[in-house]
Amino acid sequence: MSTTEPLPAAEAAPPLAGVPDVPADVLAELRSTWLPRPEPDSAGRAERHRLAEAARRLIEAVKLVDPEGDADALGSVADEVSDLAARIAALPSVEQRTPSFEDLQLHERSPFVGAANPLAPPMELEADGPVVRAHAVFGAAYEGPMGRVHGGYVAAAFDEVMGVAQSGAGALGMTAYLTVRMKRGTPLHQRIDYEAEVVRVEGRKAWVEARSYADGVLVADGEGLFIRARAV
Ligand SMILES: CCCCCCCCCCCCCC(=O)SCCNC(=O)CCNC(=O)[C@H](O)C(C)(C)COP(=O)(O)OP(=O)(O)OC[C@H]1O[C@@H](n2cnc3c(N)ncnc32)[C@H](O)[C@@H]1OP(=O)(O)O
Repeated sequence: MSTTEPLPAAEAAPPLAGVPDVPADVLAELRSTWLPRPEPDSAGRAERHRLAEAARRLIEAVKLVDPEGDADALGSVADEVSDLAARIAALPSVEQRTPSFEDLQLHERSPFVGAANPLAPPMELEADGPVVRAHAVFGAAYEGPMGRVHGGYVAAAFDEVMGVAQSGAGALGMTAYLTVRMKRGTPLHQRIDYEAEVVRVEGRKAWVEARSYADGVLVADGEGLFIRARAV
């Protein structure tokens, strides 16, 4: 894992024309489903997070295990993991009860930042006024071209970071489109830094721009349109 420090905070810039100056408490409320990541609210949730972390290590190990190694050893662990999956599936499921407020939060369930989601690297988020920053390390399971993150995951990570940054419009909406220019490969196994910010707002529409960096070098940039629901 790289020890690259986060990108230095940009110098305070004047608000962009056409972008509202959203009060800090409103920004914090809009972003609260993603950040800050709270301490687990129960012993069970803490254990679920530990299970998700173990599952991430399992996914990485399975992706990397050598098929030219000992076939019997592989078969034996395949049986064990299969039994384990059945044991976990036999435990009570969140889908069998009304979800709690905490269950629904994206810092819990998102495929990028969710502590309980083994598919989440997990990405870490922070906010600096209207600018949202994030970082993540993508393991072997995200590989597309050798040593690089699959382009679909490159774009999906932008959607996550832009989805949080759209809060700079003073409201939340859904991604209508997303354009990502992949300028260089996004490397696996090293910290990737992101920054995103709303650049234009018109009615229900908010345009967000974002960039990603590996070791301080720009690897991708893009923009997305987020559209909030019509008032009912
Ligand atoms: C209740 C609140 C819920 C909020 C939840 C947020 C949770 C946060 C989670 C964050 C998740 C993170 C991110 C995720 O993962 S979001 C998950 C991935 N995204 C989706 O699933 C979105 C699917 N699409 C839709 O739901 C609708 O199409 C949306 C809501 C996007 C618009 O449907 P709506 O019926 O509202 O639109 P409208 O027809 O009245 O058009 C309005 C205006 O927009 C223009 N236009 C429309 N589409 C496009 C387009 N593709 N490109 C360019 N322009 C487009 C259109 O021309 C018109 O312009 P104008 O004529 O006015 O100039």
